[in-house]
Amino acid sequence: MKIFTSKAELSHLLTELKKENKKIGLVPTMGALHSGHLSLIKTAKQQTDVVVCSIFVNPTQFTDQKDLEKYPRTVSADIEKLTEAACDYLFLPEVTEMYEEHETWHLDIGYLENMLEGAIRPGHYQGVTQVVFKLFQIVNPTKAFFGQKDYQQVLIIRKMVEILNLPVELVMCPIERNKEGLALSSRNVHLSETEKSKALLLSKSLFTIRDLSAQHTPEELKAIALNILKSDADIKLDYFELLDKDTLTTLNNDSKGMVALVAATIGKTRLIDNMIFN
Ligand SMILES: Nc1ncnc2c1ncn2[C@@H]1O[C@H](COP(=O)(O)OP(=O)(O)OP(=O)(O)O)[C@@H](O)[C@H]1O
Ligand SMILES: CC(C)(CO)[C@@H](O)C(=O)[O-]
Ligand code: BAL
Repeated sequence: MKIFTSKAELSHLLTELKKENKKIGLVPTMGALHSGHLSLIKTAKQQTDVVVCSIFVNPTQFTDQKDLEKYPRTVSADIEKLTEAACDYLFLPEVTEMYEEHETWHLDIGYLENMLEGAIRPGHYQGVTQVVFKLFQIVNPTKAFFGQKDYQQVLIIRKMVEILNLPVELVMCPIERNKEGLALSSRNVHLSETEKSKALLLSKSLFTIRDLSAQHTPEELKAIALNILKSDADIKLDYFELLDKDTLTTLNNDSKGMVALVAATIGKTRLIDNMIFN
């Protein structure tokens, strides 16, 4: 696997590959790679000719300085995992390679920006769209691969692609979980063993209502999930919502399916999870 720290050099190579009609797949990450990331690489390898993974802990999407400082960074192990997964290129830029000083960005993403994650982390999705737009400009991918774990992020990036008419196809990949059901996440390394077992209540709430979904109304399902989540006082719930899966608005007669989204802090670690019901 070849590693690039220069956007110009990577861009140049990829432009040449595009001239040869190669399909480029982009997997943007913030590193501390786990099997969830590697499943994105695997899908990208199946669907494109050349796979670029980016590792960049993007400062503009962090609203909490401490969260940014303690974000796990495991570059050497990440390089080994990507090599093993036969990823073709790694883009590993410094902050100064990605941002000019005092750079500004604003994209009107509408109501999706300030709800759920956006309400808890104001400005987060401006930072996410800013960096993903830059990555799209540098890599010019045919397809870009994102995890369902960050469901609101996928809808927002889809919206950006639509608004700016970007020539990229987005692929949403399923959530990888550990054998007990916990959604894999880089921040899981901050959980103690006790916290990890408490964190299982998030996925438990989702799996439980999935199994009961045929017999209950959405309101009843929400109450069942909240009961599970509130059964442990150490789970500080930010939200549990059942919404229209395409728009993240309130369920209505036109809804083609629903998505349950949950976010909570356990100890000092904030986790999110979700499940789609068709
Ligand atoms: N468990 C998972 N299954 C599938 N995709 C995942 C999973 N976890 C993360 N991803 C996806 O990998 C990409 C990079 O995510 P990121 O590097 O932020 O990792 P993360 O595990 O989500 O970390 P954190 O949630 O702690 O920020 C995103 O598209 C994200 O949705
Ligand atoms: C898409 C992304 C790599 C942008 O920094 C990040 O938000 C993430 O890891 O999900
Ligand atoms: N995977 C989402 C990136 C973040 O939490 O900032």
